[in-house]
Amino acid sequence: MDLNASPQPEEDEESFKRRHEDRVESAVEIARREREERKKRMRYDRPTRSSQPVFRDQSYQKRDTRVYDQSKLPQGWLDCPGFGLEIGCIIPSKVPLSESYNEHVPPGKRYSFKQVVRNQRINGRKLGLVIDLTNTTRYYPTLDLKKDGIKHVKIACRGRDAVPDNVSVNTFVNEVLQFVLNQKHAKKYVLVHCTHGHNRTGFMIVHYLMRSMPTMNVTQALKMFSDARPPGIYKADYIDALYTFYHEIKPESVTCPPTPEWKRSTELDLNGEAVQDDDDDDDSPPDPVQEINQETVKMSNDDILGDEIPHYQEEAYRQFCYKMLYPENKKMNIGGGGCKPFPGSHPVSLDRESLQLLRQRYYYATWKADGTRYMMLLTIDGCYLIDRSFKFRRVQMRFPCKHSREGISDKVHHYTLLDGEMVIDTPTGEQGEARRRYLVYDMVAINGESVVERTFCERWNMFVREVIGPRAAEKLRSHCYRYDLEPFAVRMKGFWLLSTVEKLLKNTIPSLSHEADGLIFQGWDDPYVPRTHKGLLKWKYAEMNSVDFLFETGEEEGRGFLFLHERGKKKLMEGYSVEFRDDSDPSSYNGKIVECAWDKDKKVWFSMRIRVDKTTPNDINTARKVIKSINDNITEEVLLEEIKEIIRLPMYADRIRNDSQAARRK
Ligand SMILES: Nc1nc2c(ncn2[C@@H]2O[C@H](COP(=O)(O)OP(=O)(O)OP(=O)(O)O)[C@@H](O)[C@H]2O)c(=O)[nH]1
Repeated sequence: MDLNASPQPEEDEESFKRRHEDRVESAVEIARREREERKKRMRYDRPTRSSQPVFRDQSYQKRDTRVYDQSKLPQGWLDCPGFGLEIGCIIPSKVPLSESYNEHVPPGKRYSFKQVVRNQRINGRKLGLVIDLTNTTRYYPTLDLKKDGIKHVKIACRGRDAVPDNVSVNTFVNEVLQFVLNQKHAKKYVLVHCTHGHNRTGFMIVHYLMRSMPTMNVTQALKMFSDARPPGIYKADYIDALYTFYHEIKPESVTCPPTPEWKRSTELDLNGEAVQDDDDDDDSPPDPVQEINQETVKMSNDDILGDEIPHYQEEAYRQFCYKMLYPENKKMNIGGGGCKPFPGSHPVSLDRESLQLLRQRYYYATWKADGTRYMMLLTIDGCYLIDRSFKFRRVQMRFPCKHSREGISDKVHHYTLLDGEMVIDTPTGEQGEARRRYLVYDMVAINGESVVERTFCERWNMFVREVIGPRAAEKLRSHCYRYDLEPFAVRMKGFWLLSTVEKLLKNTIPSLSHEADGLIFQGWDDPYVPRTHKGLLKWKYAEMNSVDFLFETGEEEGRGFLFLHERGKKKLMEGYSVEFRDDSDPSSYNGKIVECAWDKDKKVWFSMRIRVDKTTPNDINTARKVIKSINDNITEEVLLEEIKEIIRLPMYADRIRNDSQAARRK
C-alpha cells in the first residue's frame, strides 16, 4: 500500500472513499505513533502562554523543525465551511490545505490556496494579505502566495487552552490597519484564518473591529462576526475574555453558541479516543499552572504596565511625538532604530539664581508627584504609555471627544499627546484599595495638532474642556463601558496661585494619598519646552534632592565608581563615592542607575533606590543644578518668605486678583 501515492485530481468521490478505507489500518498505526510523539513533545517543548512567538513570512518555517504527517487533516476540517462573508476588508476562513493533502480530501471538499484565490475572484475580491493564526507551518507553503503578490503574515497562536496573547493581538490589528492605510487604488482583501476560522480568527477580528470603530461595543462586534461566519466564536472563555479586555459587562442575553456539528462529529480519532491536534482550537480547560494569584501582587511604581507593540508601530509613534514637540522643524526625522532620548519637558532644580525667575514671570504652583513619569498617546486603536526610555506600551482606555450625542461620544481622541505622572493612591485607614492614577499635568497635542506653542494656561483649559470633561460626562452615562475597570484612573493635576503655596505645603501635600517630594513652579504663559526647560522649576524637600548616577564596580573588591552623562556619553565622576545603607552587596548595584541623596553631615552620597525606569544617568548639567540647589539650601521657610514678597509685586498682585475673580465667576 502506497501512502505517498500522488493525488488524483480526476477521481470521483466513491473511488476516493474506497481508496481511503484501504488506508485506515495504517492510519491507525500512524495515529498511535503520533500520539506518543506528541506526549513526549508536550513534556519538553511547551511554550508559555505569555510569550507566544510572532513570526512573519518564512522565518517561522525555518525554526519549526517538527516532522508532520501530511495525511492528518485537522479535526472537522472537511465539513467546516470554507470561508465567511466579508467584514469590511476582512474575510474569515478555515486554513487552506496545500495540494499535498488532496489524497485525503474528496474532490468537492478541496480548499487549497488555488481554490481560495479562485473563489474570492468569483466573488469579485482580490486578496492582498493573508494572516495565518495557526501554530504550525504544516498546512501549506507560502511561496506560491508570494508569487501571486499576496503578503503572508504568520502570527502563531496556540489557541488550545488560551486566547491569543495581547502582543499577538496588537500585531494583528496593526497589520490590518497598515494594510488598509496603504491601499492605493483597487480595494484588496485580507484573508484571516486559524484552523477552522472561528475562535482565534473571530477573536482577532472582534479586536480589530473594536479598535477601528469608536462606537463599536463587544456585543455588536461579536454579532458582526457571527453573522459573517456562523455560528461565530463558540468558546465561552474567548467571549468572556473579550468583554473583560474591553471593560464591558456581558449582557445576559449574550450566550455562547454550541460547538458546531462538523467539529463534534470528528472529535474521536480512529481508535475512538478523543484527539488533540497540535494546533487545534479544542475545548481543553486552561492550564492551572499559568494562573496568577492577583491578590498576592502588591502594586509598585516600578510595575510594567500595558502590552508591547510592534517595533515599526512604535517607530511611527515616536516620529509623531517628535513632530508635535518640534512643529517648527517640519522635516525632522528621528531615523529608525537605536535609542531615542525621551523628549518630555524636564524641570530644573530651584536655586538662588532661578528663584529670581519667579519675580520675572507669572507662575502657578503644584505639588511634585513622586511616581513614574509617562507621556500618553491617545489614538482610536488604543492608548499608549510612553516611558522614560521612550518605549510605548498599549493600555486599554477610552477617551471620548467632546462632540456627543446624548452624552455618549461617537468620536474618540486620535493622536492626542498628554504628559503626566503615574502614582499609586493608597487610601488612609482600613477602607478602600490602592488605585493607580495618572495625573496629567500638560498636553502636547490634540487630535493631531501640536499645542506646544500655546501658553500653559491655554493648554490647560483645552485639556480640561476637550479631554477630562468629555470623559467625566460619558462616565456618568455609559451603561456598557466600565471606566472603573480600566488599569488606572485619570485625573488632572491642580495648579494653584503662588498666594496659596503655604496652604499647598502645609495642608494639601500632607493630605495626598500618594507620594509627593516637593513643588513644581509652572510658568503660566510658557510654551511646552521639550527636554530640559530652564523656566520650569522644581523645589524638593532638602533630604529628597537627588541625582541619578550609573554605578559600576571596579576590579578591586568593594570599590565602585559613579558616572553621569556628558553630551550623551558616560562620564566618570572622579572622587565621588556612594554609601549603600542597606545590607546588600554593592556588586548587586553594578550597572544600575542609582538615585542618590547628599548627606550633609557625612558629606557623602547615599543610595535611595534603584531607578528601574531609567537606563541612563542624569546629565552632568542637571546634576550640577541639583548640587547647586543643595548648596544653596532653599528651605521651606526661605521659599515661603520669598513668595510672600513676590506676590506683592504689582505684576503678581494684579493677575492674582483677576484670576481669583475669574475663578469665582466660573
Ligand atoms: N512638569 C511637571 N513635572 C512633574 C509634575 N509632578 C511631578 N513631576 C515630575 O518631576 C520629574 C522631574 O523631577 P526630578 O526630581 O528631576 O526627577 P525624578 O523625580 O527623580 O524623576 P525623573 O524625571 O524620572 O528623573 C518629572 O519627570 C515629572 O514626572 C508636574 O506637575 N509638572
